[in-house]
Amino acid sequence: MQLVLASSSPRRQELLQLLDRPFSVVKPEVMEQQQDGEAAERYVARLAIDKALAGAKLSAADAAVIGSDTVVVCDGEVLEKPVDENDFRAMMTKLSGRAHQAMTAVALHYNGATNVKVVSTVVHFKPLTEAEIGAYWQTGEPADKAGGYGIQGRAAKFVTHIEGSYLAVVGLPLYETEQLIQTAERS
Ligand SMILES: Cc1cn([C@H]2C[C@H](O)[C@@H](COP(=O)(O)OP(=O)(O)OP(=O)(O)O)O2)c(=O)[nH]c1=O
Repeated sequence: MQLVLASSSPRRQELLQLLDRPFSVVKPEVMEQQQDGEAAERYVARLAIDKALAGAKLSAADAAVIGSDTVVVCDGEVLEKPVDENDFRAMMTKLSGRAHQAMTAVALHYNGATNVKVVSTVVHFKPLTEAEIGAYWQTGEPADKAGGYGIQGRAAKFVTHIEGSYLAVVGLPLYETEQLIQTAERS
């Protein structure tokens, strides 16, 4: 089975390598826009499927194509990548001193069928000061990350604990990804 990762994320590429399966990468452009009334879990699943399908258009017909999407959800509100520093500061102020969910969906399109899994992890942040928030923005890390933080980077010192899958927060839950691939192989 020829495996393709439809993603521009270097983190997803690094993580997928840990499955020890050869794969190639395509980088489709997919519009990310939550619909009115669309629940976070449905939204993130839809984007992962859209990315897998868009990737399939750029791949061989018999390829198995993986798409994935990560969002942070706080009080039902979806936080994507911050558009600027003010947006980032507003996000960090929301996340400070409390728990939120990091949701990652991974979709696999193979042989005309698309399967998707959504993995939701509860992430607990310590209370953040204005100074900590400002210094974190300056590192450049937040800009390309859902919710404005990278648990694998300097935001690690803000996270008291998580309940769920660390790799799902980072962007690609490998247990679920491997399960999807094995299911496709058996189909
Ligand atoms: C919460 C969190 C997100 N992220 C990243 C994972 C994703 O790359 C990014 C969320 O944006 P996504 O839109 O899910 O992905 P992307 O645009 O980076 O890549 P592509 O759509 O091409 O696959 O945030 C972290 O790296 N660490 C974290 O702790």
